[in-house]
Amino acid sequence: MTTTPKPSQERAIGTVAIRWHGSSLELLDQRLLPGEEHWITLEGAAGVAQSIRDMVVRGAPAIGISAAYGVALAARHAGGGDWKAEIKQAIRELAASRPTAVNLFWALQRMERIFHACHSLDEAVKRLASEARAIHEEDLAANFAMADHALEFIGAEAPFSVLTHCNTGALATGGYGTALGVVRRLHEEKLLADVYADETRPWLQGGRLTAWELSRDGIPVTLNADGAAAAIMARKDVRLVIVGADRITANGDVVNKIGTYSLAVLARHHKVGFMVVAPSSTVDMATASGADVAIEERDGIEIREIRGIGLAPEGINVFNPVFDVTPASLIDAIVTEKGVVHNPNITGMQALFG
Ligand SMILES: CSC[C@@H](O)[C@@H](O)C(=O)COP(=O)(O)O
Repeated sequence: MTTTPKPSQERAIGTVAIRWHGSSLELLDQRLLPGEEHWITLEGAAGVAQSIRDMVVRGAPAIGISAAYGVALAARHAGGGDWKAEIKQAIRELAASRPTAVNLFWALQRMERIFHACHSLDEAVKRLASEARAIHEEDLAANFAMADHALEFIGAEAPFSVLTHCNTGALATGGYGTALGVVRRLHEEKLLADVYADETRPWLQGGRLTAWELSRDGIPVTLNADGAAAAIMARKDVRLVIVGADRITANGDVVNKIGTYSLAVLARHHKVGFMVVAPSSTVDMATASGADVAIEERDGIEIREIRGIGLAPEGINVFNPVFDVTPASLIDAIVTEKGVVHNPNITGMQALFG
């Protein structure tokens, strides 16, 4: 049995990177794109945790979905002895894979609740697989709903251009995308002139993934170096910056790919709108502000080298945080499947998320 969620409406969902087969999980190796489309087959939670850590799969919602399937695999392949201990260990391992995107912990908590309610391994195998599929399907549905809300909020009558950062498309989600879902929807409605895609150093999610995903689906895209964003805004080429999120805290601060904060500062200076699009699984009302979020720092080699080719003096000291915090005050709208928080602050966030 292969599960790829079916769109509830007749919308193309883009190139998805996660395929569930009941006893195995396939992940499209995003490290090799756009050069090579290689799928990795996994039969255990350890492999899924490793794939999240190594960025085979990335993007907050896709990480959460993959981790959920990882727990389902742990049950499916449990030895039968102390199956509870095996599943608990799998959850611990998955939780340690990456620290920042809250979707990972949200998905694992959902899986853990189901696990605690199971009385036998048979029951756990069935119910954990079905919960993981539900998480996957709900994410796709949320992406459609967010695109609809965003379009209504934008209220455009003529085509305009947007600028985006990182990759927030089908590859990063259960399909369609968050910020790129809005882009897809604008394109479907013939309201999209062009998408400027920041290349997004150092992993180049914009250059390798967003440019690939959009051009493959016939959506206009222009790739730019991250440093060109100010010049693009100064030329008045874009009306809106649209980005995703890895965690949105109770006061409306947004933790997202490094460089997002700079874009928000630039957008405010140039009077360009700044919109964040993320499912409610990215909202973390238990964390007061962005200052309380653990920001992942990755190895300096990601800055010093590209695919083994040196770009900087060997061993040079590097600061490589992979996310930053955009203060709520720089954000015009946070769009979720539950609705839009306009000029986010703690009151607006509480009104929608409790
Ligand atoms: C819909 S994806 C939203 C975010 O997860 C995305 O913008 C991002 O920062 C991804 O970071 P990554 O390090 O590639 O996992």
